[in-house]
Order: sequence, then C-alpha cells, then structure tokens
Amino acid sequence: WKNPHCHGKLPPGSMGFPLIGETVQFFTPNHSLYDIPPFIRSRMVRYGSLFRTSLVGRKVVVSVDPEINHQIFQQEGKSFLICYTESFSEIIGRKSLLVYHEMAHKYLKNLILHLVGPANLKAKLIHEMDESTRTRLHSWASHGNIVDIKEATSNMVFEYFAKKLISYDECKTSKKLKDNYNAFISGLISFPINIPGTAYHACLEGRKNALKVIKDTMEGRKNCNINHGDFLDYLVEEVRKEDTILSEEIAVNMIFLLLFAAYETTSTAITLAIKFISDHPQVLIQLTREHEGILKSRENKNSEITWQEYKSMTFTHMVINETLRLANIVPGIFRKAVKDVEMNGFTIPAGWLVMVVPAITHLDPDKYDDPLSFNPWRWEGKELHAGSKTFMAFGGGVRLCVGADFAKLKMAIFLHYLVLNYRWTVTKGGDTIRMPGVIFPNGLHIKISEKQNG
Ligand code: HEM
Repeated sequence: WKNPHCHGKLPPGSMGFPLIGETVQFFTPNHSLYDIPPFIRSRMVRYGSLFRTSLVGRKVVVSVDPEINHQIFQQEGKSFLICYTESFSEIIGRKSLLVYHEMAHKYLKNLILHLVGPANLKAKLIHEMDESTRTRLHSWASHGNIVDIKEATSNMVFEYFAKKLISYDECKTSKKLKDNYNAFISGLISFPINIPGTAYHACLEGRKNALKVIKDTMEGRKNCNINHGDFLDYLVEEVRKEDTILSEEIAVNMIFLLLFAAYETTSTAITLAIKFISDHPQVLIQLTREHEGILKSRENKNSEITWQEYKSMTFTHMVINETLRLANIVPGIFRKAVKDVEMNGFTIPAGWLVMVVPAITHLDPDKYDDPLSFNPWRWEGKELHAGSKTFMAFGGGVRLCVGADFAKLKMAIFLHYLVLNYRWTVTKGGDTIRMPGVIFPNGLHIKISEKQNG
C-alpha cells in the first residue's frame, strides 16, 4: 500500500492508511476562505509541487505546478482523460458529456453552445436574464427585506436554468428536482459505498430521481407538437436526425449535467461577489460609478441592458474575475492518466488520478501581488475573458467551462441592478468553510431596500 507499483519513479508523498488513505485529512473543514487548503500547503512544503496521496480509495497525484497543470489540460484525450473513475462514471452517468472525447465531445459541446454560447446570450438570454433579475431583486426588497442571498441566488439560478432547459417549474410540481440535486452534490466526492445512510447512496438516489424527472419530461415531448422553446425541444429535434450520435439517453444526461454544473457554481460566485463588495466600500463606489455611467448614456432610463453595455462593463468584469480568483469554486480538477506519463522526472502511472489545484496558482504571490487581498484593480489592462496558465477558474484546454459566458453575464446583470437600484447591509452569516468546496454554514443574510432616488 505504502509503495505502489510503478515502472518509473513515483512522486514523493504518503498513501496514508490502507483504503482510507488521506481522505480524512483532505476533507477536514478549513475556515479560511482565502488561504491555500492546509492539506495541500503542508504537503507542498514537504514534497514539492508534485506529490502522491490516496483519496476516497483512489491513488492520486496532486499537481500544484502551473506548467504541469497546463500540460495536463493540453494532453486531454491523449495522456489524460476527464472520465476518471468507475464510481465517478456511475455518479455522473455513463452517457454524460464528460465521458465523451474528441469529435463526439466537440459535437456535444456545440449543442450546448446553442443554448449558452455568445450568439444565444446576445440574441435571447440577455433579455430574459435582465427581466428575471429585476423581478427577483424587486421581490426580495419588498418581502420583509431580509434575504439569505446564498439560498435566494441558488433558487434564482436553478429556477431560471431549469426553465430554460426543460420548462421545469418547481412551484407547479411535487417532484422537488432541486432537493435531489442537493443530495447529488453533497455526495459527489465521497467514499463509493452504496448502502443506505451514506452520502454516496444519497448522491446516487438524488441522481436517479432527478434523471427520472428529465426522462419523463422527454417522454412527454416525443409525441407532442407544441413548441416549448426550451433546450429540450432542440435536443428532441436533434435526436430525430439520422446523422447524429445524440441519443435520448445522452440528451437526458446532458441536461442533468448542465443543471448541476450551472447553479451551485454561479450562485456561489454571486454570493461571494456580494460578500467581497460589502467588505470593500471602494469597490462598491467604483462599481456604482460604472453602472451610473451606463444609465446616463441611455436614452430611456427604464430600458434593459444591451449587449454593448454589457461589453463595456470593464470594472464589473474585473470584479467578477477577482471574485472567481479568490473563490476557487472548483477546488480540484481531476484527470485520469491513460498511460504512464513522465512529468518533472517523475512517473504518473496509468490509471492514477491527477488533481490540479487552481487555488495554488490563484494565490501565488509571484503571479498575483498580495494574493490574499480582494483587489479588482489588479486586472486593469489584463485579459479578462479566457482561461490561461494563471487563471483557471473555468478550467482550461478543450474542457474549458462551456458555461463561463453564461455565468459571467448572469453575474454582471445582477451586479448592475443591485448597485444601481438597491442598498444593502449584511446582517448575519457570511462565514465560509471549505470542505473542500465553499460552503456558507449560516448563509449570507442581507437587509435590502430600494434606493429612494434609484
Ligand atoms: C461561476 C460559475 C462556474 C464555474 C466557476 C465553473 C467552473 C468550471 C470548471 C473549472 C470546469 C472544468 C472542469 C474540468 O476540466 O474537469 C467546468 C466545466 C464545465 N462547466 Fe462550468 N463553471 C461555472 C458555470 C457553469 C455554467 C453556468 C454551466 C452551464 C451553463 C457550466 C457547464 C459546464 C460544463 C458542461 C462543463 C464540462 C465541459 C467539458 O467537459 O467540455 N458551468 N466548469
């Protein structure tokens, strides 16, 4: 156990206890949002930028070297694959986008871009997001004024996106899709022990129930000629074509994956942006100035945000990038080595997992001056719209997040109306725990009211 078989030289490190490995240490909650997880930091100091460990029953090499991370992303489909473990395939689905590579992956990703790519964002979603964001903010400010923004934004993104995907309306059904997703997410990184009572079992049950809702909706659509205008309609049409690899099963799994990938990430990002802005009044002043400037240039003050206006929100984009840099919402990006791979004089054996840790790069003082401070101005004049060796919030290479533009547009629209029309103060919560994903144990409660002359 301690010295696993390898044809070359394994990276240094400890495999921990048999089976359990170092899982307990890895999941030990960390109360500092900003710092590098102690599990990683202590091993970096001891072993260097590439070390071995064992997590949830899997042999893992952790990489905290930006050059190696870049190579790992670039070798997707050649030396490394995103589909990493049997239990993960079971969780995420054997027909998920994540298990497809090369041409099939490209084709499926293009289908998703039909919904969340720049063309549809510009033509359609920007208008819908504008309206739904205004309505939400207005209702929060008029219903007793105190809102747990983590829960509220989570519901906001979930409900909006579930509607876009399958015209699902949580209020009109007893199926409780969101509860099933929450169970699914909670057990996503857990020991693969499938017996009632375990997080893994709850995760699989959540997935099964959520898939059933999506499948039933698809069944109902197949013989129906009504146009719902959602993504499912588009996929049903695509499945009917003769020259497609898209089956009903792949389509159902795609919808399942999209909702999962979109709502916790985006709502956590919005919540953290509000937390950071609340803690940094100078940022709020400059943000407000930017959005007041946009409003001043509008002929009709009540008209919605245009694509040009969105593109002109430079400081807002800086705030978004800075939030995502510090938030490290996806704490680890996993790949599986499909063959023995040589890296920095070490061998990563075939079958092992590699974990890329974006936080190391995002909090590296050589890459970001005074890295633990929230400073949107550091992005001045820098590239704001792509993944790079030093900015991996949305991953990198061919697996770069397909929803990045959607998430950023949603955040920008939200910040626009929030700073222009509302005042808020944090009344409770805001503390965070990394498990290693970010959790708000007490939410983030704000007292929100409409500006009098807003
Ligand atoms: C702030 C919000 C978000 C963050 C931080 C985020 C982060 C990421 C990261 C780091 C990856 C790469 C994972 C890997 O390489 O293993 C990824 C992939 C992905 N994301 Fe996002 N994401 C966000 C929002 C969204 C949204 C809104 C959607 C859907 C509309 C989405 C859909 C996806 C999908 C489908 C993939 C897999 C892409 C592929 O395999 O080619 N994400 N995301």
